[in-house]
Amino acid sequence: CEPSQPVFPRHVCDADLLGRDWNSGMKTLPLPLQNSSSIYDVVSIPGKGLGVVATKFLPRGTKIIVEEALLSVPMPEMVSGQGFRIADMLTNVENSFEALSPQQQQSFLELHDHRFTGDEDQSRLLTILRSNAYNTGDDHVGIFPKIARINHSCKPNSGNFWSKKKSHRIIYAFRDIEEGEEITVSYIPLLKSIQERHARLYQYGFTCDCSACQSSESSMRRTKISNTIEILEQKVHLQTLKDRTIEKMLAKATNLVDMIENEELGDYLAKAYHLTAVFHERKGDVVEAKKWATKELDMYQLAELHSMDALTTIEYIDDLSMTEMMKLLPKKEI
Ligand SMILES: C[S@@+](CC[C@H](N)C(=O)[O-])C[C@H]1O[C@@H](n2cnc3c(N)ncnc32)[C@H](O)[C@@H]1O
Repeated sequence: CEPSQPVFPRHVCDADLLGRDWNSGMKTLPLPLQNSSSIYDVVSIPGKGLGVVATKFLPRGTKIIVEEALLSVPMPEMVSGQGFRIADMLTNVENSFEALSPQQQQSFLELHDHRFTGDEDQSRLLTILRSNAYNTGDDHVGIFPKIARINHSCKPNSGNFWSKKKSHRIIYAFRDIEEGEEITVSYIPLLKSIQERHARLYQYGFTCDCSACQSSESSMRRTKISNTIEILEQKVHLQTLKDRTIEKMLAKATNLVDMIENEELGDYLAKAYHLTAVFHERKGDVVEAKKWATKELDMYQLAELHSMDALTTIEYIDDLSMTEMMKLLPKKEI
């Protein structure tokens, strides 16, 4: 499945008068306390409005923000060719907003409010929701005021995970993040060419100029990654595969891991590790299969120790251990 993404288009943020100019390091207006923490600060980022920056070294796996939705409403109906029927949401949003405390209402209203030309008559509550909402599971969308300050990158350093179990969203470091580095997540599926990604991001009102967007090699590699995943996923479900095909698929899966690691696409690593594990298993190499499944588990557990994906992988590793044990038993005892 694709990584978590914001649900509605987002655009230029007008709140960047708050905070400090990160380039000069000069303090301007202090931000409200809720916008910062001991490990990150919300600051002005040239060309991006506000953004979230690490105030200290954050090791891989750090939970940077864990946040419950301030407000959550049912997802509007999607009409083919027209998009979401946002207007249908108005009553729900107004009712939910009314139920918030004055302080909560203020933190909602402070968020970026993007309006497309022609949106002038739209309710402010709706345009803020559209500019900042992430899904909150079960066909609902919500506002996470802290997470809403995080900008997009096509090579994000952080993952964005909705915990169904705990009903909160978690932003966690895919890799070590240096002090002063901007925390980024992805708003869109990333296994696309630069052109396709920019077409998707157009609705958010900016053109991404991250390092991946400046590299045609990266663009080609992503298309190749996407095609490879498709081939492997087709084959992995086939009950009978010739030994030669399994060898070929295993080589493809190993290459897939290399490509995804080189592209630093944390969101897709667990899938690549899983495919590699399964083709090792189908080759009969349970020890290697376990090694790759353990890497898969590690990726899932960065977000949440006992997520559904993590638990499924633990079961898979248990099954592999059982097979390994059976193989070690003397034949007559089986
Ligand atoms: C929800 S806001 C993210 C935080 C926002 N910068 C703020 O000031 O609140 C999304 C908006 O941030 C800006 N943004 C996000 N990622 C960006 C990027 N990589 N480059 C330029 N602008 C970006 C765009 O204006 C986008 O519509």
